[in-house]
Amino acid sequence: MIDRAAKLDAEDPLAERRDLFAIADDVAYLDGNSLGPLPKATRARLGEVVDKEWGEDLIASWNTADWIHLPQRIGAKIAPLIGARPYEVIAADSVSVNIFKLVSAALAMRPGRKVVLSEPGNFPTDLYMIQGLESQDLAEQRLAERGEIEAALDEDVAVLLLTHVHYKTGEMFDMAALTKAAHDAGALVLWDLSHSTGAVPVDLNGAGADFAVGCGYKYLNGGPGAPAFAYVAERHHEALRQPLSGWMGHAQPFAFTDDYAPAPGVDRLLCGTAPILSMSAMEEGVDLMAAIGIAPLVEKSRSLSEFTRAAMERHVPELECVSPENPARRGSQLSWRHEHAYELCQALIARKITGDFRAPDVLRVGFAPAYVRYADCARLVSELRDILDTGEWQKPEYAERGAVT
Ligand SMILES: Cc1ncc(COP(=O)(O)O)c(C=O)c1O
Ligand SMILES: Nc1c(O)cccc1C(=O)C[C@H](N)C(=O)O
Repeated sequence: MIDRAAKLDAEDPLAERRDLFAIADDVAYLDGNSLGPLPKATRARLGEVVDKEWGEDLIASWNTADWIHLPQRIGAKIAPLIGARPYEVIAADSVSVNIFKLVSAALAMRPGRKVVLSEPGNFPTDLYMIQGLESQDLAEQRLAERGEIEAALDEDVAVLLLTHVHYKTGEMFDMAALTKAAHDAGALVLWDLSHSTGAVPVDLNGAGADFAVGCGYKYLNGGPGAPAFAYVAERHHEALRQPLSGWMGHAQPFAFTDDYAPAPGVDRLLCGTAPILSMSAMEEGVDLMAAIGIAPLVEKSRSLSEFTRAAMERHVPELECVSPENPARRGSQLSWRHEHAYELCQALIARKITGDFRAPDVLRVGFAPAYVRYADCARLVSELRDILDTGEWQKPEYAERGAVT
């Protein structure tokens, strides 16, 4: 396994990209699906934005550094990674807030229908945002298990809200098929691409998707709490009305008029002033990924996860894999169930192998193809074997839980 990993690393066309990140050589970072690492270019960029653009040029930077168009510029760079046109994507707010805006907009486009359909076990914020709208009597949540979603699409459903790659299991929905099923039932579809963008093939235009949102701080390496992005298919641009009608989404923000008029296209999704420091950091992360392009990222992601799945099956068979076996049906991650998954995860972290734990009993690792090495994956498997064989996971400190797990 170790020799094979070394051979695959030697042949890896993306191998030298790891050097673009500030990750120590002895760290196997398998948690980029939760927080991407720091691109070295981000340090220099933030230095420039703080010292020159903000520190020296002050308010002029809205024009001279084009701060004002950062949300559109970043959106346009994300677009090719998700099969969208550049003017259909914008960076703004958080995934949660963008879900609120787009579910509200979609409900308004389907008068007489109130149901927002999703699945139980979806990422919590997606469901919580529906429940927030429900508490204002604006929506009605309906949950259907996978396999029963199509049957639950009736004439009351306004919006289908699904996460393309499941955060815990990595299971990936067939975007084109479910989008078609929703449209056949007269509903609109909002895809949460938080665990997809930059790691798996996504073709929003090809699938006929209506809306999408996604995270900036995972595979896009935008930094902790980086802005999210939102996609609106061009055919909906004219009709889209979202309730967070702040001045930055106005057609003429600097006309300072009393009445709201939405900006053209996705610009109307903006609400307040963009966080320029975070946006600047995000642009570096997105640039790095856009320079590689989605095809090599997807190819390496599948290869890394297949290498790891097979090695785990062989060397650590007592961990039950809960991710789909078919790489075309899962995201860029693998998860295993084990009674002591939390302690195993802590023991791995102590050995500088960072994955994460998802309650109640899942050990999860992500394969961010821009910097993960096959050697990191081989190390995960061999160290996990050792941690189990030696019983090291039973050390009392590995059972202690922080506020964030
Ligand atoms: C699928 C999914 N949706 C939404 C979020 C949350 O996004 P935000 O923190 O930007 O609201 C996450 C991760 O935090 C996620 O995994
Ligand atoms: N956004 C996070 C945070 O602020 C703290 C800890 C974790 C996160 C995450 O992103 C979790 C992640 N979405 C997940 O899939 O579990």
